[in-house]
Amino acid sequence: MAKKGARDIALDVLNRVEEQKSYSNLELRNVLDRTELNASDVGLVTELVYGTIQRKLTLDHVLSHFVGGKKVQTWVRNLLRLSLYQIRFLDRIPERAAVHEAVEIAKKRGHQGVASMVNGVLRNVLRQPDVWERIPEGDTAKRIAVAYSHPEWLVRQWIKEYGEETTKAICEANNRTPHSSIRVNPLKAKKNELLQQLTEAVGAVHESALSQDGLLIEGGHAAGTRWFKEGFYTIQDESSMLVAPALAPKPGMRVLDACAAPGGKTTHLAELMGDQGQIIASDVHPHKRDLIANAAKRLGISIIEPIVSDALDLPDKGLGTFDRILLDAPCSGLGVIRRKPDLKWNKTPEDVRAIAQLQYELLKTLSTMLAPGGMLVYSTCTIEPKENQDIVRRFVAEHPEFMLDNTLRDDLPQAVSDKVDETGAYIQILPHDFDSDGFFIARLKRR
Ligand SMILES: C[S@@+](CC[C@H](N)C(=O)[O-])C[C@H]1O[C@@H](n2cnc3c(N)ncnc32)[C@H](O)[C@@H]1O
Repeated sequence: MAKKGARDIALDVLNRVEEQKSYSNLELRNVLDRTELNASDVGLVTELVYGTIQRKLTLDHVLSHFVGGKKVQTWVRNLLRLSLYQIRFLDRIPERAAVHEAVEIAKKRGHQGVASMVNGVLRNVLRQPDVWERIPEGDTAKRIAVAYSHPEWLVRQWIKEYGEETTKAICEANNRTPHSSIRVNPLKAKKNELLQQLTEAVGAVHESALSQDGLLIEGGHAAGTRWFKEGFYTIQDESSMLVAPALAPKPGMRVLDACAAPGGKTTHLAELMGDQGQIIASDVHPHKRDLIANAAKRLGISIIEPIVSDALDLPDKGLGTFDRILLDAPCSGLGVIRRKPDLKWNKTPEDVRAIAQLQYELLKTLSTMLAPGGMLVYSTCTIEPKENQDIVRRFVAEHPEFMLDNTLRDDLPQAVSDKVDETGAYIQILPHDFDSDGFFIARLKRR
């Protein structure tokens, strides 16, 4: 059997994601692990899958002008989306090549009628380039939703929370490719030296404006270098690097990280503590325990004790009290849409409500384990106030022994300090603020 090309493989992934309701990153990894594509084709498959999912609503809007009302099989619709994505959003692929490949795939998978239909639709789109500018009828939310390919309910919600212009900026940022960033491990490496070494090995490397521990890498495979294998750095988004410093951990302290896997922030905490003290790193999923242990081992960290527990059960485990607690809570993830575009299509308002309830319970439960005078950081990678500010506000209102710590700014880099809210205790980073993940960080203190 002839080997499958990049577009054929991308189409398989898109079909599986839709039919099995599975995650594109898992399906992609599954498929790419089993193929023998070269690096550039791996890049193309990845881009085609993420890009097509990202722009789905815009692509479907254009398709509706040509196949509206007709029943189209899932694989044919995905083939049309995939091809339109190349035509509109990938400069490096000639339009004729995209159409030709699509027709060949259609012939292979279907009958001649399907191939003619695919050919006809794509050529019609090419003949009418203004179709991309035809904005749908309807209100602002609907128009933004189609133009920037986001679900209407989410756009409507963001307009209410952030206004129209900010909503457009969020959606636009969500459609950009994320930077690749790393956090230098000070236990093993010096930032300037590593910057130099990586520049020679993988290409352009810059200092992060957001985190003093961060570097941005353009091109290259950050997890493939010998410095990664030797534990000189961790791959982490820049805004996520703000969380551990916000907890202000000091060497010798007892720290609890209650939702710790895969260990990105736990290991950062240990690095900031100079690997002195104790960190209990807990997660509910047994299979994730090794991820934390392996990360600590690779980075040369000894103070992390990974355990498996539902965070709601931690007070019954006889662990005593802690100087610092991190609750990096499970969340809707709506701040990391650019990395996981499926999220925006899969999440519902009901999901946000349900996870907010769990988040509040987690905060309430873990707060009982904080020593007097201790600090607790609550963080999420979402931009939904229901999961962020509302949780923290309600918590301090119902727990007078806790206060918002209005000195959070002291432990954040200058570049982000004007994003700290007027309470001085929390910061909401939106995806377009620094072209990073959307993140929320709040700091509470026990009186
Ligand atoms: C946002 S992720 C944590 C990321 C981690 N802090 C890092 O920086 O690598 C949330 C984690 O919470 C865990 N989790 C979900 N529900 C939990 C619960 N009830 N108790 C403990 N952990 C939970 C998930 O398994 C997931 O690993």
